[in-house]
Amino acid sequence: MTVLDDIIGGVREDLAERRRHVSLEQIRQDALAAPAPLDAFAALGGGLGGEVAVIAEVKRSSPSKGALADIADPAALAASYERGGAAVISVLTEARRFGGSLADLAAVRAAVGLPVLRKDFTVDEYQIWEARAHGADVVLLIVAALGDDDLRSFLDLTHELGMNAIVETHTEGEVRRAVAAEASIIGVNVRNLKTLEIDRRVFAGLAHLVPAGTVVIAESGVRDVDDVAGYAASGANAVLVGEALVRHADPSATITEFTAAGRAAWQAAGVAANS
Ligand SMILES: O=P(O)(O)OC[C@@H](O)[C@@H](O)c1c[nH]c2ccccc12
Repeated sequence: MTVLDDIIGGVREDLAERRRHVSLEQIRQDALAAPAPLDAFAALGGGLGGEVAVIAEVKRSSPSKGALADIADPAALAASYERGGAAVISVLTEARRFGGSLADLAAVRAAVGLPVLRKDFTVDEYQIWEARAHGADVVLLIVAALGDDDLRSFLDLTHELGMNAIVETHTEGEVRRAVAAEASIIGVNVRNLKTLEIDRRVFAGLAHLVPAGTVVIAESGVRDVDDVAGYAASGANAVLVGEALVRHADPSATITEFTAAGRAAWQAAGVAANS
């Protein structure tokens, strides 16, 4: 059994428990009553290039590292991310391995004016309605966790609700499946969710398979401005950063630095291409 299988087993148990308290019918009504979603595709630059948007993550712990940070006030942390110039806020809601919750999501939603990603292991349409009901604008769809039929239907539902999905990949086959499903935002997670190992070279190896006009995101293991510049040189429109922000004394300044480094690297790549 892989780590991913293990996590998904827990996610399904917790989901069954929530469904005993709130029916699909009820969560649908709550979702439809929520304020309209914000446009994350636009916030991430619409796949145009030239900049690296920062998706800043509220992350308490992880299966690979255990406890990362004692986040007493996720709303205050998200507000500092917004001040630093983050484009989108990511909130982990998986409880067992990441220490997240839907309460964190709702608190962050209320504190910022940016699109908010519900970061979780989506295996059931209920979770998409639930994300919307708690104010999320974006959901994560991990290709490795889904069959093609679910990937398609979850993507369709996301778009019907006016939301975006980040379709997460780690292999060439998964990128091809994401493209075939017509994902408009594709994430390349350089961490293998089956072994938890990080290999930053995975991004450059896959990003060129993503069609123009699609937002492509480098996910995981972004430590510093050099990592951001490296991903920008391989065409990243955005980076998704958790640990480096929650462990930093001044996450706001870190985001500002990352954004500047991404812009400079895109410029340098453009100059190289035109000379
Ligand atoms: O903390 P990091 O290494 O900056 O990583 C953030 C993010 O990419 C990571 O949390 C992540 C990427 N894909 C996921 C899927 C589920 C849970 C978590 C993730």
